[in-house]
Amino acid sequence: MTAQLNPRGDVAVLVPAAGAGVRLGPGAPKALRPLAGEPLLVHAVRRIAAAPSVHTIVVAAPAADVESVRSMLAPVAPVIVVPGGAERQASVAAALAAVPAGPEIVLVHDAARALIPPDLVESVAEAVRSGHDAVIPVLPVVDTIKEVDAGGRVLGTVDRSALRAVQTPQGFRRSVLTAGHAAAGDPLTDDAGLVEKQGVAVVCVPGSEHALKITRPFDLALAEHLLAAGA
Ligand SMILES: Nc1ccn([C@@H]2O[C@H](COP(=O)(O)OP(=O)(O)OP(=O)(O)O)[C@@H](O)[C@H]2O)c(=O)n1
Ligand SMILES: C[C@](O)(CO)[C@H](O)COP(=O)(O)O
Repeated sequence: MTAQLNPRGDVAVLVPAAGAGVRLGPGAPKALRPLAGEPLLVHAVRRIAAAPSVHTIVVAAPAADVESVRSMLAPVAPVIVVPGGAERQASVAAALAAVPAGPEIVLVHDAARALIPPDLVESVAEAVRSGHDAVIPVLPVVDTIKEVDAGGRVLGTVDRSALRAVQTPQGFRRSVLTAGHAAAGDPLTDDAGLVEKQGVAVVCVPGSEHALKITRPFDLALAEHLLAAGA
């Protein structure tokens, strides 16, 4: 069944999905690897499409897989698919360039965070809608954090009360994200980093354990269990 996105929605969601998945081990590009029988990207897009504010989804796919990703996602949701780049930042820039006129809120969400709750899309979008230029979902850091030298010797213990683990979707006023990417230099690991460099205030909202990033084999196993438990 084709999910109909909301033509009155004000949110475009960019889904970088062009990464190799080196840390997951040998195999297909990570977004195309199966989780409970369906590619990670299918799970992610289905959940994003279920968020009522979403007007447009743009996927940055591995360059060699653009046509097959289009076919794969056609029954899931109406999406725009573009070729990704060599770095995440280039993939996001390519997807951003393909957003049609209309949505003034742009979210960036990793395909690798396949179990994103639709509510998290809505809460990030609502925080932007309420007037924030840039919004990131975060979780507290639960482990004690040490700074160490190259030899593994402990230099000190970091005050974790001021630290947060950052997730996606990260949300932006469209013009703010566009300006951040236009001014981008060396690749950064997230989009909030680009707008921070422009002096834009970035605010935090509560993240979700279910938005974990599937990075290593353990994460994939955990996601399988979460899905089986009804996530
Ligand atoms: N050139 C790239 C690299 C990454 N990504 C996407 O960015 C998200 C976050 O990246 P990560 O989880 O680190 O994925 P990979 O880069 O694939 O992982 P690895 O470093 O293990 O290869 C993923 O959805 C990934 O597909 C992308 O679109 N284009
Ligand atoms: C964007 C991100 O998922 C936020 O945690 C993260 O920075 C991606 O980084 P990675 O090094 O590509 O895993």
